[in-house]
Amino acid sequence: MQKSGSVPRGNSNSLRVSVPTQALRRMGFCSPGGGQHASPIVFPEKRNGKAKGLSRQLVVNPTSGISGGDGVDLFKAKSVGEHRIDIIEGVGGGDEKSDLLGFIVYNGKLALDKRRNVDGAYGKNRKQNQGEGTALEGGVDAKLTSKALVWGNNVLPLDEIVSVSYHSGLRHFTVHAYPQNTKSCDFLRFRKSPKRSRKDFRFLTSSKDEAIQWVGAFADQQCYVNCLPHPLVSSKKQASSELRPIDPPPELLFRCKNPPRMLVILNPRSGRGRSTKVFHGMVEPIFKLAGFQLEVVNTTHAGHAKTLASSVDFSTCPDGIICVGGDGIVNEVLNGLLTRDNQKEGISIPMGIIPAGSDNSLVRTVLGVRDPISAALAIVKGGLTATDVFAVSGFRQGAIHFGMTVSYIWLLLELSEKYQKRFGPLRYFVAGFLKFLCMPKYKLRRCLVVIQIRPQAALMPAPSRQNNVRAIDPKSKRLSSGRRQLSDPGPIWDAEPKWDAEPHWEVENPIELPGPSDDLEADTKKETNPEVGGEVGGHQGAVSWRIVISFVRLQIGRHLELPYVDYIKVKSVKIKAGGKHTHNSCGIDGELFPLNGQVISSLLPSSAD
Ligand SMILES: Nc1ncnc2c1ncn2[C@@H]1O[C@H](COP(=O)(O)OP(=O)(O)OP(=O)(O)O)[C@@H](O)[C@H]1O
Repeated sequence: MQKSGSVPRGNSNSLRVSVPTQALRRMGFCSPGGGQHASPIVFPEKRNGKAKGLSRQLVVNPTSGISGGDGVDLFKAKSVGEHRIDIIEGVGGGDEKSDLLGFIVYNGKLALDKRRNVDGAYGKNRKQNQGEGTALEGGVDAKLTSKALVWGNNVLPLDEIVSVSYHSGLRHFTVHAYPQNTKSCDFLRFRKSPKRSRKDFRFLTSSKDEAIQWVGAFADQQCYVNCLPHPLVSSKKQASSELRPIDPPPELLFRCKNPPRMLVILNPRSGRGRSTKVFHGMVEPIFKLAGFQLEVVNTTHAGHAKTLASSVDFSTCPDGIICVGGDGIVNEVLNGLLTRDNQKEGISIPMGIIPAGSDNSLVRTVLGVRDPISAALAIVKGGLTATDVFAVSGFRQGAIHFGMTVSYIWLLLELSEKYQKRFGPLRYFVAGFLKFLCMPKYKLRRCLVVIQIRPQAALMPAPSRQNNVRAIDPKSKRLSSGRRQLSDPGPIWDAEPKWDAEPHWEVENPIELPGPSDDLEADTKKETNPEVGGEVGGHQGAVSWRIVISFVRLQIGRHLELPYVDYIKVKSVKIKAGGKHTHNSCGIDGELFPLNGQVISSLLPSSAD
């Protein structure tokens, strides 16, 4: 186990031998708690008689944006480079209990302190820093709601707040956040992956008691509170930013959450070697800011992550495992967790994913997250997304492999591994294209897309999956009330998978497709699965460019609209290939495994009996 320097922790891992037993259907992922805000913030402005019309826009704006420093001038009304905040009157305008900003947790007056290095000049500014009863210059009405911090015309969503720092005995506190960068050009705002950078907001309150009330309110909203000693108590040489955290003052003691402890499994080869830079450069600072205690383990070989996940002592990482890399490392960790002696324990541990691979399709499609910073924020905020797991059997030595995104058999992508280094994220395209050129005998007349999915989830439109998110505080098992839940039955924190009701599968519907013509039968056979009555197969006789079109459309999620694509939802499917041109391997979440014959892919083998 190769460890890279990080935040220290206590216990060592204990190894356990584990044997695959059965598939479990749901895993929990740390996910964007409130999702990303495309048009994110709705600010219920107080009614003042100036309102016109049903909706309008308030122009609020980040200005100087000094990254990483205190006293940052972030949102300043009426300045250049606009950050638009929608106000929807009649929905939330003027109503402080608006759903759009949640409920009010605390309110009062706050003044944004824009000076840099206030702590360094503590002595000179002692009166202002400590002074009770000093007038709060520039103070504005402010409130902390269950969804955002609002001061004046400015709104900072809680989902973008990493932590709050408070120096004992002072009347100011600092909010550390990673808001979306709104200084970029207009056209860049439409990109799917928002650019974020750190901004610190130092707020002055009228008294130190008031500051503690504010900080406590943040703690109640599950924000990590970084309690620091009074600047004069610590060594004068020590910069404020280097002060060691102290125990919270008595007023905050029971409100502050404990620092989460997690294991980070980092594949240094992912994304052609960029994962280390991504983690240590972009992501680790966020975790440190949020008080995380991390043990970072760099994988040394393929299969290392699986071994780690199957044997790690969860008491050393009770808050979860963070995978840094691509789909391969996530799949390894998943398989490691599901092959533990105690599978219930295996699925109870949340997995966080920092996308640092070349493709990252899992985190993109399941969580709707594309960039590492948003992914880290999601982990910090502690949301969980429950997702289905499928199990594929039919491998040598009776092994079962688990996956979450896709399994593909025989066709196309077996070249992709060879092309990984050379073509990176384009390897699937290049490999697929070359393979297509090499297999003129494959022709597609009709294509059957088999989706393994729960009946409830099947009612959900695919793009909404990223909203299928809940926020869970593992310690208190507090459920977020405001967040949208679709068909997701419930958290799986420390229990068996829970369902609103037992899954009810549709009556088995046999599917009849036109069979292959006799002369081409050797190329592809179909196999009826008696368990589900489904029928799977490719059929020859038409033109092969349909394969290309299908796969191109697949990339953009439009393949189901093709007239020659049939679509069926099943819980289990058995596929048997025939013909000398088929490849005897199966890809699961992008990883290839050698096959032993027919494949059975099941969402939940135990319920298929
Ligand atoms: N230290 C290592 N050296 C070589 N291979 C490794 C190492 N650690 C993990 N692997 C293997 O590397 C493979 C690819 O890893 P991963 O998926 O994380 O990155 P990627 O291929 O760049 O991303 P993506 O799968 O999203 O395209 C995995 O199958 C994993 O088993």
